[in-house]
Amino acid sequence: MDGDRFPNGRPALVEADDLWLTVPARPGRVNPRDGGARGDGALTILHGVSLRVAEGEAVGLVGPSGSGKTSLLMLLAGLERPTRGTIRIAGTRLDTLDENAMARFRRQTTGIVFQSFQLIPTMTALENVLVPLELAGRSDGMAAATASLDAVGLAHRLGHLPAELSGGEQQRVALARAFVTRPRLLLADEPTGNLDTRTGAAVVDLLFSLQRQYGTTLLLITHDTALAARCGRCVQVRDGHLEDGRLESEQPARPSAP
Ligand SMILES: Nc1ncnc2c1ncn2[C@@H]1O[C@H](COP(=O)(O)OP(=O)(O)OP(=O)(O)O)[C@@H](O)[C@H]1O
Repeated sequence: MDGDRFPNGRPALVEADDLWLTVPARPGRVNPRDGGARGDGALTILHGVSLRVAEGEAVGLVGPSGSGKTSLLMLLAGLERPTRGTIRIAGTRLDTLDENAMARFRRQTTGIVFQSFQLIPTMTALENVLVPLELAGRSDGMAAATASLDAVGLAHRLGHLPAELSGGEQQRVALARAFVTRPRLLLADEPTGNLDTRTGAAVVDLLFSLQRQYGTTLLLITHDTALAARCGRCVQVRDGHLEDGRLESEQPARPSAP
């Protein structure tokens, strides 16, 4: 099912409805929503979050530390399951998938970029970018991985290990790896958080350039308001709730009642 369409005719790629996420509180952790008591009980991180994102849209997720941004991203990635609520990505209900189907779906549909790069330290840049292609059973892996590293300006670093690369170069390898399968959805969690301002700006320019070039839908967590402002739309997360900064004219058009 296609779900809502946006006024520009684009279908919704992400449709999250009434998501709740409750986890066992970490032992000894002070639960701020528990009057500061040492909570041994459950912690509700997301409180009925709903979010629709159009295909090709770029959305910045901002909000205080601990407000639930990463948790929401983990749900959309299918790396965590909501306690309640439904998630559709590209029309597929994630909660109906078993672990294997979820992993397959994620490989085909979703790319993820982390603050800490998450490259495999024993593999070269080229080998890191090859991983998702090999998992997808692609026979043209070598050519595609090389082209992807070329697209992020690292054609001269194919044989380098992550430890032999600067932080900015490592994040560019991570971008090459995330985009190499042309995912429809890219989730980025503080992609510039470990980089100095200048290097971060170059990585972000690259990220938006690839996102536009491939028409990728982007959800980007950031504490940097200037970076969030570069997204077409900004969503505030506060205490597990969303406040949407979208312009009224951009609200998804709901099908009219028959
Ligand atoms: N598995 C878990 N068990 C217990 N508590 C958790 C778990 N995962 C997240 N939390 C808590 O839930 C809250 C939200 O975490 P989350 O990482 O989603 O916030 P965030 O908005 O991304 O924060 P930051 O900006 O600091 O990265 C935090 O208080 C965190 O400690």
